Amino acid sequence: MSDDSMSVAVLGGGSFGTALASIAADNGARVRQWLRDPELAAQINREHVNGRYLPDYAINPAVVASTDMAEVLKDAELVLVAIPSKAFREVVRQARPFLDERQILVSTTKGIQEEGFKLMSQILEEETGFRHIGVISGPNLASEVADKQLTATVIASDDAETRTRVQAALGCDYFRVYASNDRYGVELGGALKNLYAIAAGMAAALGMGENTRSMLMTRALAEMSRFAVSQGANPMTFLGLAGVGDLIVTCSSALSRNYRVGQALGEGKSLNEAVDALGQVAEGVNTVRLVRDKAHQEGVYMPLAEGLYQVLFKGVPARDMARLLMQGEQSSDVEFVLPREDVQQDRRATGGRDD
Ligand SMILES: NC(=O)C1=CN([C@@H]2O[C@H](COP(=O)(O)OP(=O)(O)OC[C@H]3O[C@@H](n4cnc5c(N)ncnc54)[C@H](O)[C@@H]3O)[C@@H](O)[C@H]2O)C=CC1
Ligand SMILES: O=C(CO)COP(=O)(O)O
Repeated sequence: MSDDSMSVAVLGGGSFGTALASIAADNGARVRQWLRDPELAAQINREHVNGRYLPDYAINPAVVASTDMAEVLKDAELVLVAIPSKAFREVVRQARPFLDERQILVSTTKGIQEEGFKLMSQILEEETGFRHIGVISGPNLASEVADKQLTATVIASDDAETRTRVQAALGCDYFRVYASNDRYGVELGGALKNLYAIAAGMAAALGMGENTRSMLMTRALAEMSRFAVSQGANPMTFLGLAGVGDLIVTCSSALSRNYRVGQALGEGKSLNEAVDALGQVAEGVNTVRLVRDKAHQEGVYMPLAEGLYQVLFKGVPARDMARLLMQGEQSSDVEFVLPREDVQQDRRATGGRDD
């Protein structure tokens, strides 16, 4: 599976960027990693460890870190952009003078830009106009990837060359890379599941059980799919690793930063306290607001996103919100089988209350 001839650049010195850089190096690629902090770059080069974001894991010594964008991007065939959504466009603009259209550009970031509700690969496209553009997403907790736990991800692109080159660059005996041509669906899945990871962390902190977590995850999938359909995406993609796969892992693990923010909120901390205690980016916090506003504007029924918004930004206690959600509409289980409107109509026809 290895592709020794490939030259890979990773933009971002965080946990996932570092884990991916190490995989590519394990696979025999020439790997350069760009980050802002010269001391962290020096530590990666000297000790082969990222003490700030992945202190407990060894990085392949072949990864060369640098703060010099031109040097990192020189001759790179594949560029992985692992920068939080808030800074994503700014970093791509910084990189732009050193990029050329033969390169493959792949986002690993699971977030949404507020202006225009843009996903990160759309930003890559807008800023460069290149055609080899893709997205990596899936159940990929960075520390487990760095620990070489058996893991799978998805490379999504409508460009076959992007898919096959990324499979060759990153696929190895502990990391499998499945292909999708639904870039938008895969990327949307990665961004949306962060909301429900926050909710799952909250539920755990409130002492709720496994039935509750299972209900939450399944209804989250229904809500994500409803939103996807409203945006013209293919909900079938959510049956894969980047949908249900990522939902399972982030709603089940305190290794997820979004889950940890939820836990802190469930313990009664304010949003600021929860985010400060984390000390890293939890993309879901911003995504809750953006998705809730979009759902409002477009009339999409998203009770979980609305409930999260009320807890995060309106000070409603998490326990009160859980109680309210349990009093909401008892709707269709799988809306692709029995449409929600049919359930509402049945209720009216049989004299029941219309929620
Ligand atoms: N950590 C994880 O388990 C996974 C993360 N992701 C996604 O990957 C994206 C990037 O992730 P991580 O490596 O986890 O990030 P991180 O939160 O561990 O670190 C972010 C990195 O971006 C850098 N950064 C922030 N603003 C910057 C700016 N203006 N200019 C230059 N660098 C800047 C930080 O210095 C840091 O090196 C996240 O948005 C997340 O959605 C995806 C899968 C797994
Ligand atoms: O997306 C992730 C795992 O697939 C990482 O989740 P967090 O950003 O919540 O840590």
